[in-house]
Amino acid sequence: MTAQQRMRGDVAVLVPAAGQGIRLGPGGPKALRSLRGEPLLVHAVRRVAAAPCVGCVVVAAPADSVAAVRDLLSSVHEHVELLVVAGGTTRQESVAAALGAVPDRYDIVLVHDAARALTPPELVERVAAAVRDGHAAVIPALPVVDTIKHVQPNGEVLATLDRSALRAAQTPQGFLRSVLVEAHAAAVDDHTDDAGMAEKMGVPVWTVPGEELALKITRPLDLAIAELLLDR
Ligand SMILES: Nc1ccn([C@@H]2O[C@H](COP(=O)(O)OP(=O)(O)OP(=O)(O)O)[C@@H](O)[C@H]2O)c(=O)n1
Ligand SMILES: C[C@](O)(CO)[C@H](O)COP(=O)(O)O
Repeated sequence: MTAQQRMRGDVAVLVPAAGQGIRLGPGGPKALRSLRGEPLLVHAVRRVAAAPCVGCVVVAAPADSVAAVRDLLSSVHEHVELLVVAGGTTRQESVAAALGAVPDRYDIVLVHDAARALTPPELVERVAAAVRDGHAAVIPALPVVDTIKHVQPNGEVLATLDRSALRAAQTPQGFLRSVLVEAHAAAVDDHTDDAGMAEKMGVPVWTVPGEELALKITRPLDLAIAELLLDR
């Protein structure tokens, strides 16, 4: 057995998918919205499950759609264990619900947005590999392309930030399971990402290169862009 084969299936991926998608506009929960005929969640889980390191996917679905989501994903996850739980009213609650369902044998847990439906399996592998290499918390990150201003509530610019040191954080974010459990136990719901919670506990967070295809489908134009990117 090769080293790569030994690594197969040692990672659990949480996929929070219970958001309303308010910024995308009317049309139901975002993860269930269609991208060229299939829900965003199906696109996302198919790509996650294609990463050889993944053994288990836990989806946090809208509370009234748990059974429907299980059906929807029944043909998408042939090689992985799939669990579906009810999500909460915030992303953090949804992640915590999914984390609580991860089988005991997984020591590495990744947290991924259903909204990043085009994320390539290679990024899942890259993040998991960095955790295996000894980093307790890992995020994929991209350099920012715009000049970033710190702006006051009244609209006046306070400062221009040094862009060379700034990165946009993506998912999947990877953790030693014990770190993610502790971070969620300690966290107040302040809209940070999972790595932000680990950071607040003093855990060093490591970056790996992100992927433009891992864009978060947030607004209507993002959905149109994703449609164009689907064949890439
Ligand atoms: N209560 C929530 C809120 C968000 N999410 C998930 O967290 C991911 C990232 O959230 P975002 O893209 O902000 O989605 P929404 O919260 O749905 O978007 P909006 O803020 O526009 O309503 C999404 O996959 C979303 O389904 C979740 O599982 N449970
Ligand atoms: C986790 C995340 O995708 C990292 O960029 C992001 O924080 C989630 O977005 P939200 O708008 O805060 O739900």
